Amino acid sequence: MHSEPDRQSAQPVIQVRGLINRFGDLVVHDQLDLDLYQGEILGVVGGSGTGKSVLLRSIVGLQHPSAGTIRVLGEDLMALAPDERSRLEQRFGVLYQGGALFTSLNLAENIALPLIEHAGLSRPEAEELALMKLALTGLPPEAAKNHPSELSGGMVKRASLARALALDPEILFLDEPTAGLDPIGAAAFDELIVTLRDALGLTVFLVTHDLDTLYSTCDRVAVLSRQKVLVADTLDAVADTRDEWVQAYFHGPRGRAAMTAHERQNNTEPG
Ligand SMILES: Nc1ncnc2c1ncn2[C@@H]1O[C@H](COP(=O)(O)OP(=O)(O)OP(=O)(O)O)[C@@H](O)[C@H]1O
Repeated sequence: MHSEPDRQSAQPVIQVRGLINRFGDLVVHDQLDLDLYQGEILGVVGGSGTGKSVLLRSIVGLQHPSAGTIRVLGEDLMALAPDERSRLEQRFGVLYQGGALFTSLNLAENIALPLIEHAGLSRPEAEELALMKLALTGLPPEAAKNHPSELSGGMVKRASLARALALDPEILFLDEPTAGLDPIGAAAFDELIVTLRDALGLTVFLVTHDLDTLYSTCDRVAVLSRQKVLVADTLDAVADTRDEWVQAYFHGPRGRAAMTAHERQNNTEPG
């Protein structure tokens, strides 16, 4: 069982302060603060367009913020030289919406690519390691020769996750990982995320709309609203927050169903 991170003494693995993101007249983030601690799974939620993906992209270095500081693994992202930033970026893995695998490559080649490019492995070494990464995400060895178009949505997600894990990252970023999966596939993927976090000691930043994912995986949840993090706390504390969107989201029909299912599952678990 995973133990709660000690937030009193711990230095955050990711520390966002005073983040501002603007696109022309559109202010997406205004003085946004957020901390992510070692070993936790933080769910990031919020209405459509509240800037969840822009926040993720800012932290992984794909979006240059208008202002603010972002410290990742102790480094000030904006102050790094390009080669230092590239070294830092190899310490995290990202699973983008849609997977972003190369369609012209088979799965083994897709996963081997970062190992060849960034870890300097030979092709045979990289493809052997790729098979291990595929196994880690629950894919059989015969899937290695398949191209993404030959696989189900769930298998593509797993393969994309295997690629995100190729360089043994310390932080995993997941953008809507269960979008497009059927409920059984989504539940299995949620379970996989928790298993990998526990086994590999990962810290996970997870953008989602999926209430079941929140209940089954997250240690804390951050709600984005009105350009800021409205609240970042345990699910129970967040669900109690007096805010129209939070109340509609957590206490509307889907929120109640997810909460009930989670409570039922906890009550039937042995131990
Ligand atoms: N590169 C960009 N240029 C201009 N506007 C952008 C850009 N990227 C994002 N936006 C705008 O910023 C806002 C936040 O986008 P973002 O994708 O982060 O929202 P989100 O919370 O992830 O939404 P959803 O839940 O619908 O995926 C949106 O209004 C979007 O149109």
